[in-house]
Amino acid sequence: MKQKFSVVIAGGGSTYTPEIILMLLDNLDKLPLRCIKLYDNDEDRQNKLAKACEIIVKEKDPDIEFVATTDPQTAYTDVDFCLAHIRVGQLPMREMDEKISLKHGVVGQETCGPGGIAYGMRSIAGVLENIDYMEKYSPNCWMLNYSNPAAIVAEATRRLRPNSRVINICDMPIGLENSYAQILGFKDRKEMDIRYFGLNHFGWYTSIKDKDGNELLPKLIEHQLKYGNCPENEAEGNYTDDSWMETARKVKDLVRLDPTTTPNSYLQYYLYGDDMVAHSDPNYTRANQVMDGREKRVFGECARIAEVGTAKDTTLEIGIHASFIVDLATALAFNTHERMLLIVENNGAIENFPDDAMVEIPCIVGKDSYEPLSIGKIPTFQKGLMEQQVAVEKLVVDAWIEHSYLKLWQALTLSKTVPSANVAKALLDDLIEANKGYWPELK
Ligand SMILES: NC(=O)c1ccc[n+]([C@@H]2O[C@H](COP(=O)([O-])OP(=O)(O)OC[C@H]3O[C@@H](n4cnc5c(N)ncnc54)[C@H](O)[C@@H]3O)[C@@H](O)[C@H]2O)c1
Ligand SMILES: O=P(O)(O)OC[C@H]1O[C@H](O[C@H]2[C@H](O)[C@@H](O)[C@@H](O)O[C@@H]2CO)[C@H](O)[C@@H](O)[C@@H]1O
Ligand SMILES: [Mn+2]
Repeated sequence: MKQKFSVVIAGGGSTYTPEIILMLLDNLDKLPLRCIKLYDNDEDRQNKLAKACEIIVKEKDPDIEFVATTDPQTAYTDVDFCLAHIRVGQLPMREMDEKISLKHGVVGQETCGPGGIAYGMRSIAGVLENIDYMEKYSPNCWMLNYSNPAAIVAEATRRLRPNSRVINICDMPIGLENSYAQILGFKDRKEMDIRYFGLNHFGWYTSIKDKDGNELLPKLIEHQLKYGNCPENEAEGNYTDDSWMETARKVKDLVRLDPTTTPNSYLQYYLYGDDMVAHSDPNYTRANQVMDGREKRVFGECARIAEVGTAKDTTLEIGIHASFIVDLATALAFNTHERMLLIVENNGAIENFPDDAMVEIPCIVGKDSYEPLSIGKIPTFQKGLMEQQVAVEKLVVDAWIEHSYLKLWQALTLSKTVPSANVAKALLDDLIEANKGYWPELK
């Protein structure tokens, strides 16, 4: 009889919670469950979807215990996996991050540039708090952390919780590989063997092979030079909305910069910041789109399920990043040796890059452990970009630990998205004002 596991979803009020639960319930054969808990520090927000989630769970398997709580002890006692996707400050603070950046003529983005720096300064305390609860009440639990900005959170957990059972992950590569699979004519992204290196939201694919070992990267790049990550017929694209379709189109300009690799689409915010600002509406940013889109859709459907008392006709769908979580938890539980992109300490995997950098590279995941693959030397172009960006991420963690205005000013000044120390200082002073109560007081 396979062991049954208990999972807690930290950030239970997240718009992704229902789709993660649907994915977990769709994979009980791979990862049998005895308990699913939701934990959030905002009861009202979690209650917008808790009842619907309970109905979904009970209709699938009434033997699975369901708990929704704001009490850390209840949440974290007797759990094997914590799936963490918290957003400190919630979407209104994401909106502030994006709009303050654009006010200063700089890329306004959730995890990139000044928005990512501000978000990182908010997220560190929230993630550490959940790690500490986890270790207090379930010391053998693994935290599979999605909470963003994953790069800064990963650097903070490396420095401040070096021995914790935390793995930082990102679903962007999953989304990219789903697009590549469609372009290359595969049914599933797992029909491809990939090689990739970078930082989170800042990486490049260097090889995409089929199971016979044929290299397909040149064929993919030839397509991308014309259509980006969109299929030739854009209507067949698997993008959640226009904003993502726009992001996919822009890859066309990214691959021109180095047609020997294909980049994570997030690189557009760093390499084409001027185009990003020119195509942004400073009064209606991605945060507004998500509040008017995903948040309304998910919460509305959850309210409907709670009202009718059944989820049998639900429009809620399994999310792509949920599949990643199941693969990772299953690998850690059952030693499947799954090969996955994780955000891990470099330690020589990228030969010509600092050992103490948190890099996103392929790892083999087994029972209670993972092993990074060797990447070797990376080219000057990518190395130079990554060294600048990783220094920004390290300075943000320095600033958080030391409560240092200067270090955060240096981080903003060093970001490829910010044109000068003058703009960086004006951004910093606005962000300090907006983040009162979320950031440590800087001196
Ligand atoms: N790693 C990835 O690739 C990836 C993919 C998608 C989403 N995300 C991240 O997942 C998170 C959730 O996204 P969302 O749009 O659903 O956010 P959301 O605002 O809808 O939900 C986040 C929830 O976290 C809760 N929260 C905040 N601080 C908390 C704390 N200290 N303890 C417990 N709960 C806390 C909030 O109250 C809220 O209910 C975000 O950080 C987002 O950036 C990451
Ligand atoms: O702007 P959002 O909130 O819709 O998305 C921000 C997140 O974008 C990435 O996750 C994407 C995923 O990669 C994409 O394929 C699609 O499935 O949507 C996901 C979430 O919306 C990114 O990896 C995350 O870190 C961002 O938070
Ligand atoms: Mn991500």
